[in-house]
Amino acid sequence: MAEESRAKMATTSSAELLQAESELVRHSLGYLKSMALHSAVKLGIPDALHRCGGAASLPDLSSALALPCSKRPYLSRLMKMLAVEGIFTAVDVPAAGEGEGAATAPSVRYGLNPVSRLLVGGGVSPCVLMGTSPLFLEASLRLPQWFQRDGEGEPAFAMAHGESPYATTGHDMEFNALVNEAMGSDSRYMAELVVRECGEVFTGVTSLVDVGGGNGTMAAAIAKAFPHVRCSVLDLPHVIQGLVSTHESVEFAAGDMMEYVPPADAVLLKCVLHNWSDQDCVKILTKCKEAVAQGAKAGKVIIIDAVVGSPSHSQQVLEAQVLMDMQMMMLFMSKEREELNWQKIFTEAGFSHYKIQHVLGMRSIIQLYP
Ligand SMILES: C[S@@+](CC[C@H](N)C(=O)[O-])C[C@H]1O[C@@H](n2cnc3c(N)ncnc32)[C@H](O)[C@@H]1O
Ligand SMILES: COc1ccc(-c2oc3cc(O)cc(O)c3c(=O)c2O)cc1
Repeated sequence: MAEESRAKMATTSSAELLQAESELVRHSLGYLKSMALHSAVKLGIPDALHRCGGAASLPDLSSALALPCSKRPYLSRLMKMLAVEGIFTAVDVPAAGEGEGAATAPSVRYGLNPVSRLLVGGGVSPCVLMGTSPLFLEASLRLPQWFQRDGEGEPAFAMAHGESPYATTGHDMEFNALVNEAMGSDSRYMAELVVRECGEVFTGVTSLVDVGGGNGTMAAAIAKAFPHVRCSVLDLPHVIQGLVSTHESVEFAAGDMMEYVPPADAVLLKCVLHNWSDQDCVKILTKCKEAVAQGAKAGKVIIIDAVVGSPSHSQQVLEAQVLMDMQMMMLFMSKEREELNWQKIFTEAGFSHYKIQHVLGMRSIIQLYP
């Protein structure tokens, strides 16, 4: 240990030192939280608890999961950790009888809470599986090397895999399905909240293009909630290929948003711009502006993405945003943006004004006017 650091340690209280050590252990082993959550999804624990009525003892949960007998004693360790981390509830069940004469040992019942309920019936489980996928984990291991390599170069994902994530979706059908399922599941859950929290955004909109709209989940939800809105989904040919519309008011168009966006009253960009550099965002938004400025009435662009650092956000939301920002840096060398970053991009793309509503947790909804 360097001399200066040793001197500092001598003047730090034992309580502070021990607290600091616990913090370091929490962070250095923090990846085990991600992998425990990954295991819970893979094993189907949220669904098993749901089938058991929302909570279960360990023996009942082991049976519901059909775990081999040799692994049953270890389930308590996984569940305990996930409960400590706030993914499940843990309620102590007192032993039958009292004290030493108790007929049974005390036990714990584990249950669903609002976090794990999001994973029941599929829910947003695909997002967990994508975030903890081997391709992402391998990319994260390249971060130190990526920082040391001079020049703009390629993101850590491309350093690890020799190509960008979107190039990988073009030929790795398993990864393509993982990304589409993850974003589709996120959209299913987000659509409900958008309708509930800021449905007025679609008032007066008769046509909408969901640019980079993936498998059309968001467009279908909008068309269902607002029957007056005709929706089209613009995405890359390999994403659109083989997709069949699940709603009569939704159609698919294969294309490149950098080249052309079809005209509409409104253009939606959900979780798209954070995959791109500022310069690319200006290009995309310029095409979107042309698309909404073609009709008789002035249209708008609707962005659903993070606006980092709003005072209305909790510490947990900020933590989710900065983690997502690291992920965007690692995958695309793109970023989550603060309001000032957004403002600069909007001005460069030729928009005159915007309105931000911080009503979607770690994301916000931005209405952007030509
Ligand atoms: C992060 S996903 C968001 C999907 C969807 N908006 C959602 O939130 O569920 C980004 C989408 O942009 C699409 N995309 C990427 N490059 C594109 C391009 N040049 N033109 C059109 N879509 C593109 C991807 O295929 C992908 O579906
Ligand atoms: C092609 O590779 C990728 C495309 C998109 C993303 C990605 O991932 C997530 C994961 C989440 O749990 C929530 C999100 O909002 C997003 C994104 O917005 C997003 O773009 C990752 C790889």
